[in-house]
Amino acid sequence: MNNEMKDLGLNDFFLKEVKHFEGLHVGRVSSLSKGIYKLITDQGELKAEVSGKFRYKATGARNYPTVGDFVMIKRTDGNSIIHHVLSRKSLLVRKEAGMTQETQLIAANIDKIFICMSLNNDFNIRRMERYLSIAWDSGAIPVIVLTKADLCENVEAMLEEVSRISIGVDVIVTSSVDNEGYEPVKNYLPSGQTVAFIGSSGVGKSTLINALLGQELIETRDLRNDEKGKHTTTRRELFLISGLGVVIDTPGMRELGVHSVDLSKSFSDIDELTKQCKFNNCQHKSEPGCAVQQAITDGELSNKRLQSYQKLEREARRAELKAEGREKERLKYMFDNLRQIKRFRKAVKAKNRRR
Ligand SMILES: Nc1nc2c(ncn2[C@@H]2O[C@H](COP(=O)(O)OP(=O)(O)OP(=O)(O)O)[C@@H](O)[C@H]2O)c(=O)[nH]1
Ligand SMILES: [Zn+2]
Repeated sequence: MNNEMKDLGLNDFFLKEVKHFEGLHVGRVSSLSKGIYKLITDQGELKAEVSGKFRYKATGARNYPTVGDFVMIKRTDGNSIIHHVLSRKSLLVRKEAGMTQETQLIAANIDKIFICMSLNNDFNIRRMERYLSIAWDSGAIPVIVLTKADLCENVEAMLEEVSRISIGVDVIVTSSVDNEGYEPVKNYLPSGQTVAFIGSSGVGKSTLINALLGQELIETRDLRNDEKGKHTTTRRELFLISGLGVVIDTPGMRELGVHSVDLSKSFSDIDELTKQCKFNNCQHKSEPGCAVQQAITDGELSNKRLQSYQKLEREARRAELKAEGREKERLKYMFDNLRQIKRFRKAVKAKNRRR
């Protein structure tokens, strides 16, 4: 295995599995379009598609390769053939826009997720909470990147606001005008590591990546800063930055679905408070001995944050129920106490007897 593959993130975690595929080569997916995967391999770039058997065995979107995946391929004269996707270390997904609960794979095998948000008109603390939940849920470590500091007059106050919802998460402030914050960003990108950039369209992800690459590889948006421009990133692409690690650029996510997110990490404060509530099924409404409501009264927790948490919880719950379709869970959800379930069962039995 040559050094480039190591820089690309092919470490012992993956190599252990690679050994089982004698006669096949390993590659990392750098982009995909209409079933054709672009791979980086120790023999350079090549195109590939999945085998018929692969397609036959696949049961859903999660089985297919995505950007960042390491795959085992067989070389042929035309497109190489992908036979296997190596086990993933992490996986960033998003819910498809619209009604379906089908997940869309964004990127795999990421070590860190840079959540980018601009300090001017894109700034939204509730959205940051969503991004954090999704990032923690992927298995990668989130880092917050606040861009366009030059367009913001109260950076301090906004940092303060961010720090309240991002316990244990590093925050970097950047500006393309004076290259502020670019060096710290580089420090998060040692060779062999993979970073994915997420955040709304126009916040400056491509600008930041181009600065890291030291060249204009990605087209940046028009000179407007009003987030209404039409030209937005549509690709998802993986780049190996020489001397540094791997970067994955993702499209601006307009609607970030919440799919069984791990709320305990991004809302660890509420989670802690919940443990102190008198009742362990406390809904934090008007129950006696509710530590969450007490914290709101004491001004330690904002009501908005609790609402945001409860909204995410409901959404995550709904997605879970829908995905798994567990009848028992559903009953529990519909009737939140046992007595009601019993009454319901009795009624069902009686009804059946009448038949
Ligand atoms: N003033 C200022 N403008 C910036 C900064 N960073 C980026 N911009 C500008 O913001 C616009 C959008 O930047 P992009 O890098 O294309 O944004 P993006 O996040 O990649 O957007 P998508 O490709 O749509 O996802 C461009 O006009 C940039 O020049 C910054 O720190 N300060
Ligand atoms: Zn409570």
